[in-house]
Amino acid sequence: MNRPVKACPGPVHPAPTRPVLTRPALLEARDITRLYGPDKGCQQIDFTLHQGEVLGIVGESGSGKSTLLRVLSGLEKPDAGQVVYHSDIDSSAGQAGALDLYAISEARRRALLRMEWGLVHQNPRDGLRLGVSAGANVGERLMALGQRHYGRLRAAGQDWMSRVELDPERIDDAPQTFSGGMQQRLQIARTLVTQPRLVFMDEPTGGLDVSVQARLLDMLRTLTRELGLSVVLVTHDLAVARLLAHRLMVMRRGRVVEAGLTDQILDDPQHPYSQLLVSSVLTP
Ligand SMILES: Nc1ncnc2c1ncn2[C@@H]1O[C@H](COP(=O)(O)OP(=O)(O)OP(=O)(O)O)[C@@H](O)[C@H]1O
Repeated sequence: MNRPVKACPGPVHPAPTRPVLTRPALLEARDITRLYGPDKGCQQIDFTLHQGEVLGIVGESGSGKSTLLRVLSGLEKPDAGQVVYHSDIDSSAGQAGALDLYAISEARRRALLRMEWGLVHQNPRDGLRLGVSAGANVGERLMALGQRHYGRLRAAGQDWMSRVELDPERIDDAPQTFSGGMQQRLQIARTLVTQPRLVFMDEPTGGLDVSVQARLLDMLRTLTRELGLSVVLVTHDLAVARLLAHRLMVMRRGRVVEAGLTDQILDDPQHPYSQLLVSSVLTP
């Protein structure tokens, strides 16, 4: 999809908190490459995501952001390199500790996605079940973790609908009767209800109109901070990156050309491509 990089407002928000970067590692990308053709995909990507950190991946359309996210989230095997996740799953089951994502079984990767991770798609229709009620959409992620009590599942559904500013009275309505912005809120509720340790977001405010985006972004910012979420966030929108991310990686032609604290990159980009990216959206 061809999208321009979007404007980035000035540094009106508090600087990212440095202590986050001193917390233990949660996810490590070790020299990851996944290429479909020369410079198409992502190559030699190396970083560590810390617990409670929001890492933004920015860059123009086709720079490899979504490819990298798919590799990191277990959806697409890299050609080379490792994704290492520091799991919290009960050590008595022999599963805790550092897991090499593509060395474990498919079933275990799926269990991670169910039990410890969350995925927010750009298009809520990819993350929701449109034919079942809003409450069921939220509750079934909890059921997958073994919760069975109807009253508690329903209460959690209503609680999470309120948290994402949806009317809990609409718990029995199907998501297809919701607007696009409401569906995105519901997808976020469905993702966060299980309190995932790690959330992958692909353009979470993309495709929505500007006023809807602003409210959603504000809500996402509140939730990520309140819950201390660890997030890998893909966006072409530098305003979204500014508001949510502690750190940024700038991608071009599949490579990371610059990485650093969000305000540093947006206010004082060093690499010519980052400078172009930032200045082109600031120049009318
Ligand atoms: N499954 C695939 N098969 C072949 N080429 C692909 C595939 N997926 C991605 N590509 C190519 O890899 C490059 C990077 O694509 P990717 O979707 O990762 O970029 P992106 O930065 O997420 O772009 P956008 O912001 O437009 O979504 C593009 O040239 C794209 O055409």
